[in-house]
Amino acid sequence: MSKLFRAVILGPPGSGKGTISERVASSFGLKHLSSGDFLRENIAAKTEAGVLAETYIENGALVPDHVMTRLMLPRVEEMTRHSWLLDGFPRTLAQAKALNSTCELDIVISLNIPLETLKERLRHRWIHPASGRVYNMCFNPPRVQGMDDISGEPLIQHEDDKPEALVARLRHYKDVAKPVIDLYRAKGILHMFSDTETDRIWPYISSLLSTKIPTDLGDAQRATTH
Ligand SMILES: Nc1nc2c(ncn2[C@@H]2O[C@H](COP(=O)(O)OP(=O)(O)O)[C@@H](O)[C@H]2O)c(=O)[nH]1
Ligand SMILES: Nc1ncnc2c1ncn2[C@@H]1O[C@H](COP(=O)(O)OP(=O)(O)O)[C@@H](O)[C@H]1O
Repeated sequence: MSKLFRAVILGPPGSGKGTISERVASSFGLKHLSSGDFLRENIAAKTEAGVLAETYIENGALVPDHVMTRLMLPRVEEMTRHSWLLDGFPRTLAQAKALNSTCELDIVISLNIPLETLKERLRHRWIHPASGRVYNMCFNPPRVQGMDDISGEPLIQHEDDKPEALVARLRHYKDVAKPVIDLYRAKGILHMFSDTETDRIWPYISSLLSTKIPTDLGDAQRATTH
């Protein structure tokens, strides 16, 4: 079997983690695991973790570390046979240390996007809750206003993208993320990208991954997952 590839994408809410992860997953055949999507699935299914997490998310706060690690580490451990990209986890130093103890990462992508850009994007973010598809009324609008392109179902806004919760989330992000970024920088696996546009960042990420991911990985993994 070819070597597996493990990556994490870090960045504040609205920095484009989900958008870039989707591109990575489809171009390189990695599995994309988003902590936000997984939390929302757990909330919808009213699991124990979902019920615990719901109030924190509504208030724009981070879900406590012990809830997150109990939720995410088993998912990571299930993917031992796959290459993957984690999006939204780890977000704190405690989570990063917990992840460290279960696996070794190859690469960490960190998105550094100006605050004003983040606020503007999140105001216009709409999602299709059943699939997690993300739209932006300016950047990638749906074909029919307010409706998902594939299912035709209505789009909604996350409670935590609404202005009251948003400012609190962005404020906290920086403090919490710094030690995580420092940890990965010290390990020599951090790659930081700064710009206001995903389309300008993507070519750099794509060529970086092309040099790191074994060439047969995409095909091999696609063949096993479809
Ligand atoms: N205007 C603009 N919007 C973008 C760009 N990249 C992503 N978006 C939108 O910004 C919002 C946040 O992106 P998302 O990938 O969900 O970020 P995440 O919160 O880091 O996962 C979504 O509505 C995206 O469609 C960009 O380069 N320009
Ligand atoms: N690793 C994590 N640790 C703590 N809370 C988390 C984590 N991942 C997601 N959350 C919670 O879920 C919310 C939504 O996550 P997500 O969809 O990843 O946000 P965004 O895409 O806006 O960055 C976060 O605001 C936070 O409350």
